Amino acid sequence: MTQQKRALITGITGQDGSYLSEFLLLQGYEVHGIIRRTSTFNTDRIDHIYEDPHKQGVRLFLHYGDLTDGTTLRRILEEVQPIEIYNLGAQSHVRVSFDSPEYTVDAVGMGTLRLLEAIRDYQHRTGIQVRFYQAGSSEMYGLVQAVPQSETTPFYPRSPYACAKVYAHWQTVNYRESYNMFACNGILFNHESPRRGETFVTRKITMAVAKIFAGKQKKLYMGNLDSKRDWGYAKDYVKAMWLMLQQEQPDDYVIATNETHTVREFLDLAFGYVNLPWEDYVEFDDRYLRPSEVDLLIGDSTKARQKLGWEPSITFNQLVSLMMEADLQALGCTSPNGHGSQMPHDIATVRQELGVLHF
Ligand SMILES: C[C@H]1O[C@H](OP(=O)(O)OP(=O)(O)OC[C@H]2O[C@@H](n3cnc4c(=O)[nH]c(N)nc43)[C@H](O)[C@@H]2O)[C@@H](O)[C@@H](O)C1=O
Repeated sequence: MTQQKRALITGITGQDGSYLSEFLLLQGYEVHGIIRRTSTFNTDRIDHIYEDPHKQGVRLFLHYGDLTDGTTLRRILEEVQPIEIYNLGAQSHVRVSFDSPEYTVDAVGMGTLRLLEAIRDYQHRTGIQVRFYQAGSSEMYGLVQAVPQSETTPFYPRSPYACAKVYAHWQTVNYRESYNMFACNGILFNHESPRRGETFVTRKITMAVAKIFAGKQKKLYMGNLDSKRDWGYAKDYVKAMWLMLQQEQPDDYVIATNETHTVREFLDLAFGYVNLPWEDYVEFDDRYLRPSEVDLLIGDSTKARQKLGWEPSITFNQLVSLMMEADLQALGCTSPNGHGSQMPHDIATVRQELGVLHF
């Protein structure tokens, strides 16, 4: 009998955690996730795969814990005994990290160190090698030192969030080199989807456009429209995380589309999807500016394409359409362009793939 593959995910309730869980379940893994206790439910992105795990044969388990609580991380590690750990948990909002720098650095920087220490002791005691994925970020390039940015581009972080990610990145390298740990950094450029948090710029835009189209919102208040980002599709990016842990040797990889677009271009496509001119609806609000901005990000993912065989499955235009379609559907609207049938990878497909019948 082959041994059940078991993965542990921090940040399982987030966008990436939910896509990664689906992906790993489809690969036959038993998936364990760490969730923070909150007074309101925060599992909506995974409810469709979590409900009734035993009856449906879906092996997804949740544990209360927090990256700021090392004792619990150790306990969960002992209990779950995973072969792969994906560290996706974070206070991941760059703007918010300026307001809550200590918490952000504790969860993102120290949280990674706590996990690495727990794994180091666990490996030492049991002799079992755990493969570790660290969710790095293109924000680490900040004030970019080269264009495009690759694995060899020096970091120049421009926010408490990015500083903490740089710390976590180097600790991951350090544990790999000091303790012979199988630890990888994925340097992921922005990745979006219909499950993206509502305060990140892409989802904020697509939700607002859908509401404006439905007559439920009048204006959209925005910050800097000139910044450029390399935006990919989150579902593609979680596959890259897994691929990194399946290689013979641990290494660090940039995951990106290798294209860059301004926030203004995103607005143009999203409003264009429902045939509205964005200039009539968008207004400036300096609350959305950051004390220091990251102006331009564009990745060079050649290494991942060559070594992992990874590549993005959809274009920037398709990404905007996919997100627009999902937010229009959520409001019961049909897009005026009749793009509806092109929506790939929706939740219904995932449910079908998992063979789960009742939701
Ligand atoms: C890879 C990286 O990706 C994300 O970080 P981010 O790039 O900061 O993402 P965002 O969607 O918040 O901002 C993108 C750009 O859009 C500008 N912008 C204009 N107006 C608004 C606005 O109204 N809201 C927001 N949020 N941004 C705005 C804003 O100033 C910035 O230049 C996180 O997942 C992070 O965790 C991560 O690792």
